[in-house]
Order: sequence, then C-alpha cells, then structure tokens
Amino acid sequence: MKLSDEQLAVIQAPLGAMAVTACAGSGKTATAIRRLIYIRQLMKSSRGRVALLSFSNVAVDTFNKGFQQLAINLPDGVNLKRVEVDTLDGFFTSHVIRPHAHRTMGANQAAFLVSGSEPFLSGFSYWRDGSFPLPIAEFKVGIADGKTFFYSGTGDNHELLDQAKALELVGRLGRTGAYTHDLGRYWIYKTLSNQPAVLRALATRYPQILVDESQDLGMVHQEILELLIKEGVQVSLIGDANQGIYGFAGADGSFLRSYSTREGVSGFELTRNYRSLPPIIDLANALSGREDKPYREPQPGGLYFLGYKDAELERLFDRFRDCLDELGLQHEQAVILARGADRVAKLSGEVEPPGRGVMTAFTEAALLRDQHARFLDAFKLVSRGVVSLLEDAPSGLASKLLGAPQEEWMLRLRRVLWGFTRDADAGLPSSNLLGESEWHALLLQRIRSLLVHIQRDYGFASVANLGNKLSKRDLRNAPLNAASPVGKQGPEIRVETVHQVKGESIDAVLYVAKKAHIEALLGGTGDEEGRIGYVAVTRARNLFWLAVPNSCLKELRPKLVSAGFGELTNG
Ligand SMILES: Nc1ncnc2c1ncn2[C@@H]1O[C@H](COP(=O)(O)OP(=O)(O)OP(=O)(O)O)[C@@H](O)[C@H]1O
Repeated sequence: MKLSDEQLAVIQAPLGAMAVTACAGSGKTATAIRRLIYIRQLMKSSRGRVALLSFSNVAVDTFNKGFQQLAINLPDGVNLKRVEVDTLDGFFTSHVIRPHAHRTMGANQAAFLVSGSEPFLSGFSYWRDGSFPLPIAEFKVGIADGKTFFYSGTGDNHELLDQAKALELVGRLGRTGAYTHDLGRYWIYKTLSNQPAVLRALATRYPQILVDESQDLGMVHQEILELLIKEGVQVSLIGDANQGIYGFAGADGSFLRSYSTREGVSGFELTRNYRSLPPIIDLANALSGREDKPYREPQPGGLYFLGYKDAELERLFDRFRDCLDELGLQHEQAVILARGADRVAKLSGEVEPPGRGVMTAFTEAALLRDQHARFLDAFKLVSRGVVSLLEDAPSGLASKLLGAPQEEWMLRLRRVLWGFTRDADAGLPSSNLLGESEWHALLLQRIRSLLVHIQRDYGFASVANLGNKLSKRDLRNAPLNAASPVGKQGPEIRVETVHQVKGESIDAVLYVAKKAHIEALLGGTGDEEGRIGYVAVTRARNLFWLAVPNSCLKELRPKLVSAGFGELTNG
C-alpha cells in the first residue's frame, strides 16, 4: 500500500498530542496502526507504553490483525511488547476498575459488572412519585464543571434524577462491588480522581494514548481523558465528526472538533476516500460540505433509488440480488440496512425463539450462534440458563461469569460454558436439528452431563425439577431455525442496523428507509439523523441503493435526482 502524503504526515509527526480529522474511508485504520508503531519507535528505550483505544471489539480485532501483519517486518529494536490495542472500556476496566475501583466503591471484593437483569438489582430501583420505579441499570452518568450527575433517558427525552437519592443507590450498589455498564465509567472517573497514585501510575505507564473513532467519546470518557492529560499523558484523537451517531448516548463530537485548537495539540487532516466509487463520494461531500477526493477510478456501480412497499420486500431483495450478480459482487459482501432493530427483525424475517423461561435462553442462544455468529450473546444466555439450573449457586454468579471473574474456579467454569456454547457437536445442539425430537433430546442429554460435571468439579447441585424446566412443550418438530408456518423467509443477505455496520467497508448497500430517514439523509450531517444517513452511504464501496417507500416516491424523486441518485424504475 502506498501511503499518501497526508497519511505519512500523521504517521511520522513528532511525539505530541494530535487531532486527526479524517473523512470516511480515508484509511484511519492503516494510519492509526502505523502511528502507534512509530510513536513507540520515537519513545526509544523509554519504558512507557502506547495504547490505541477504540470502541468496539470488531475495531480492536481489525487493528490487531493489521498490527500483526506489520509487526512481522519490523526491526528487532522496536519494542512491540509496549504497544497495546484495546477498547476504551476494556482498557479502563483492566487498569482501573478491576484492580483499584473497589477501594473507591467501599467494596470488600473486586468490582464486577452486572447486566441489569440480575434479581438482586430490584433492591436498587429508584422510586419516583406516580410512576414506575427506574431500574438502576438505566442510570446514566454525565459530568458538568467537574461534577458528576445522574440522569435517565436519551437526548431531549432525558430526566435528571434526584441526585441525593441516585447517589445513595449508586453508592449502596457500589459497596456490593457491582457496577452496570454506565456506572463503570462513573467509577473509573471517581477512582482516578480519588486515588491520585493510581492516576499517576497509569499516566507513567501509558504516556501516549491514541483514541480512534473519537467522535464517539462521551462526556465521562472525555473527563477521564482530561484527568490523564493533566497528569502529562499525550492524548491523540482520530475521528470523523460527520460520523458521530451516538449523540443519544451523550457523545456529541465536540471533544474532537475543538481538540485541534488547544495549545500543544497539532491538527491533521485525511481527505482522500479510498473506499468508495466517485459518485458515492460526491454525495458524501454534498451531505457533509467537505471536498474529499476519490482514489478509485470510475467503474460500474454508483447511487440509485427505487420505490418499495412493505408487502413486497421479497421483490426488492430479488432485484438487489440480481443486480449484485450482474455486477459480479458477492452476496456475502453486501448488506441490507435499516434504522432500528425492530425493522431489522422484520426485514430479515427473523425467527422468534420458541420455548419458555430457561428453554428460551437455550433456543435463542442456538439461533444467535448459528444465524448471526453472535457468540458472546449466545454465551451470556447459556451462562444464565445453566446458572438458573443450579440449586445453590452463589449470588451474582451469572454476572461474574460474564464480567471478568478473578477467582480461578470461576475462570475454569467460564471456559467450560464457553466450550458448551461454541460446540454444536458436543455442547449446545445445532439449530438445524428438529426442535421437538432431535434438538431437545440432545440438549437434555448434554445439559445433564454438563450439570454432573459442574457438581463434581464445583460442588453445585442441580435443581430438582430439571425435566419441568427443560420441557419441550413449546418446541415444534421442525428445524429450530425454520420460520414458523406464517413467518417469512429472510433475504439471504445479512440485515443490520446502520449503527451495527459503522466502521465497515461493504461492496453493496441496500438501505431500506422510511420517509423521515431519507429527508434526514438529504438534509446533511448537521444533525444526528443526517449523520446516520451519511454513515449508511459511506459504507458502500461500489453500490448504494436507497429503497424509498412508494407512498413518498413522487415527492422525494426531484430531491434524490438532484442529489445525484439514478432512478431504477419498476419492471
Ligand atoms: N494509502 C492507501 N492506498 C490504498 N488503499 C488504502 C490506503 N489507505 C487505506 N486504504 C484502504 O481504504 C479502505 C478504507 O479504510 P478504513 O476502513 O481504514 O477507512 P476508515 O478511515 O476507517 O473509514 P470509516 O471512518 O468510514 O469507517 C480500506 O480498504 C483500506 O485498505
């Protein structure tokens, strides 16, 4: 790969804090990895480490793969052991929460993550006059002028909580050692603020931190980074403010936008889009007001719109598949996008997991594993299911298994449950099997032997009414993954929300939109709905199809044509 001058300028800049504003498809991944290695080279024999932090495990995997490839050819002198890639939450969990937060929380054991569904959390609900109690898992944390506050809801729909009441609940939960995802950030901030030695040690160990996708940094993450900056850490931000689509979660992109104007921070730009064909970049430029340049030469593909109605989605998908075949694009390299999870479920004709109670957990886990390769979600369900079959499991066991257990026996048990979840041949049976006869019989047999193993090695007996709990009464004698008789078949191309494909490059995108989404897309990146449209458009390498409801086709046609879309007529 021949790096551009802009990419090289970022990679080879002298040591120091930087703000890199980059367009979609500009090779942030390749640039960030090389910068990471270059920083470590500049640090010479210093013992300090460099961390590259991002938001998703997928991004971390991509960075790690790229890093491994480059690392092979590096001279021995580069100290690659002192280079780390992690998610922001993963990084702060291992360096702050797990080893140190319990002291600030007042807990007598290491902190552990709870998902929100644990029964014991019902004792930590926030009671409001004349309304339902708010579960503590719905508490969100903000920071203004260095003071933390608790709220619930999102965006304009948020509700500031009674701070004294909320703080009492958070503190009481903290004393048990438990924290929810959102409260984790609160405890990181509190731990670093209240234990200066921990902050100092972290800053000494990681004098250089790069944050990718930094438009998604929320208020609390920003304040955590500010603490490190004050302590001398050089923080570099890389991101694209036009792709900020987590405003509802408190990330408004302002940290990235203003960072380059700070004293001591150098600003850089990446303005060449390596991903998309020129017509797609023209639209992205028009939406964002940028003038990014294409790298690829024109070739068949581009931007098109067509009408659809919900009753005829199959026809829409057929046409899309035909077009992929004509262009020689693989169906696996294409995606169908929708705005929300409900819509995704409808478009993909998703199969409802059959069963009740613990059986639903196992059937859903098998479907998640086999239909979506969502192993972690499947593991969570299997863990909860299995723990609910144990007579005398310690309280919070399922949550501890999902978090980061420290006790050796729990780590072993977690490995056993992971093995059971992943292995369709010896563990959780395949969802291709007939539900009532084959799948259920195998599940029962394997769960029984798993429980025997757990009793022998860990001392937990299983519940008495196992047969009842694992009843097959809701299973049909059809493959578990077969649609119910009234259900639809799926489109055979993966269907995702726009948020799920953030960061990806995809050959062909079909965005099945509603009128409001199209208007927002055409309105540009000034607001979050517009940025969501922008993210959808800029995932596409060769082809972007916008499916427009027939009911508003006439009204939107002129705007779409003037934005550069070609129309695909019916027939
Ligand atoms: N110098 C280069 N020459 C050729 N291809 C490049 C170069 N730099 C990056 N690319 C390619 O550009 C594509 C897009 O890169 P990448 O996915 O890192 O974009 P990104 O900046 O993260 O985009 P987004 O923010 O939209 O997700 C990748 O296929 C990558 O291999």
